[in-house]
Amino acid sequence: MKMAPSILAANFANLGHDVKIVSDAGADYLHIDIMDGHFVPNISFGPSIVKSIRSYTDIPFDVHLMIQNPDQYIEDFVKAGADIITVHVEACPHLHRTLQLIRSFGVKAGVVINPATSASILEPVLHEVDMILCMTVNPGFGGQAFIPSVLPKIEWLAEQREKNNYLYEIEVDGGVNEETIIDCANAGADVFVAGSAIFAKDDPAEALQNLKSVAMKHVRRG
Ligand SMILES: O=C(CO)[C@H](O)[C@H](O)COP(=O)(O)O
Ligand SMILES: [Fe+2]
Repeated sequence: MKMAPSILAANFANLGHDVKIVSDAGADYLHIDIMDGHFVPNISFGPSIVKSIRSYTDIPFDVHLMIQNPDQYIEDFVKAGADIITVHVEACPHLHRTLQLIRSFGVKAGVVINPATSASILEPVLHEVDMILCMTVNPGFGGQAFIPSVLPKIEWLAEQREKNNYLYEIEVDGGVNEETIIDCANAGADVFVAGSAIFAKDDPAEALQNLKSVAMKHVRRG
């Protein structure tokens, strides 16, 4: 079970400090949300910010691209320090090519699906992706309510992985808190993104550790 704090909910004026807090508290990945104002109705930040926080931690950077034409920017995010890059299937008309491009830079490649996208669309690439990210809110904003109808997709992805010995991690993103993380873990998720449930708390380190221990107690038994 891995925790991936989302810096979308961190203090942008003090990012290095916030990154260090969750890194020291045992974060497994740092989840970095890139929004372009086109694919999603919000703008976050670009590769230069990613580069500027790279020196604050050694944990892998999990870069969630919510952008149109991701192929155009993948190399920039690799150079900025990304270790895992996930792209939305809804933004990739040539998904296989995009995954090849990500891997050509020697980083891990993953695919994201929105709440209203069926997981079966990913069947042709399941054997070769490192991560599947199931959005549990509609992407674009932190602090939204978890959408429980996504849970059967997580179960299906976990079943496919068990049946076929696939190697991808199943990540959930959006509205993850101490209650909703239980259903996600039971369904088979193993990487948990949390923004507001960590950074909006008085003690982000303690919040992260609590979330992880709840997830550990509810590991899916296949
Ligand atoms: O991708 C995202 C939004 O599009 C964020 O990673 C996600 O919303 C995290 O925020 P919170 O945990 O507050 O829901
Ligand atoms: Fe995200």
